[in-house]
Amino acid sequence: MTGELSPIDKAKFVAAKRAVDYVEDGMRVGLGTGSTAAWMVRCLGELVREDGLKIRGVPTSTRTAQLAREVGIEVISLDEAKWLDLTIDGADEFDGELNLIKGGGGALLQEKIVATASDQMIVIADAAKEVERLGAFPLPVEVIPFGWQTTRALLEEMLISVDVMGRDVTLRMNGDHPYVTDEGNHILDLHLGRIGNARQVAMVLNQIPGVVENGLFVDICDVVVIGYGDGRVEMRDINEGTVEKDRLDFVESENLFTDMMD
Ligand SMILES: O=C(CO)[C@H](O)[C@H](O)COP(=O)(O)O
Repeated sequence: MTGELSPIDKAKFVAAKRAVDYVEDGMRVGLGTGSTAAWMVRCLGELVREDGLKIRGVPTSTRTAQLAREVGIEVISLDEAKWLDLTIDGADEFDGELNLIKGGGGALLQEKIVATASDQMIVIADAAKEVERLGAFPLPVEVIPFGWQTTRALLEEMLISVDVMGRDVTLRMNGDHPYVTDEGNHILDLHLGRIGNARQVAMVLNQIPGVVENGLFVDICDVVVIGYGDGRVEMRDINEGTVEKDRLDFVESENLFTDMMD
């Protein structure tokens, strides 16, 4: 089955496979959302089923909750867990300080709450997600539906006062309708091009009435596991500043691959 996987899927898979090494018996684990995080959930499910790993997972979306249950992971709510040992999630972009843009999959609110309630956040990503400056990927901002056009106008006005390259703000759509998050909100995507000061933008955005949360994750991520299509994995650790170069044998696991390709 490996022949049918694209290099990008292999990259996501090896990052996920390496990241689950951090998970230990008894841990409460935050489960991210997106295609890379889905690999991780499947890898964890395999450890639960095959190796008897005992963990409880807190999913960051209904999609991830469904997948986690399907692969045999015990799912609990964040309120049941209260605090987590570890969260593993994907990202849309990460920079040299391990600051992130997240929310391409629309789950940034739960993802930020869960990651912030964790002792450690590990991001899994393919190498294309690494950037010198955040901002090429449109920054998702979750807003309540009430008065969203006014919120957008306030956002546009705010963007004049910060160091960004572009200022277009678009409502995320799902076909003919505005996209609706798990919490019943909408998403405004900010096409900024380049964000000069991510910390400042993250703070200012959350001052605007109607904004629930933004997709900038500043000082939250501890480790990024970067996967490559040839099975190489690199680790960026914020504390140690180390880059560990690893090469995973590309593990053949037919069930995982076929399930993911469905
Ligand atoms: O933030 C996210 C979902 O809200 C995802 O982690 C992010 O969009 C990356 O997704 P993918 O792994 O599919 O590239």
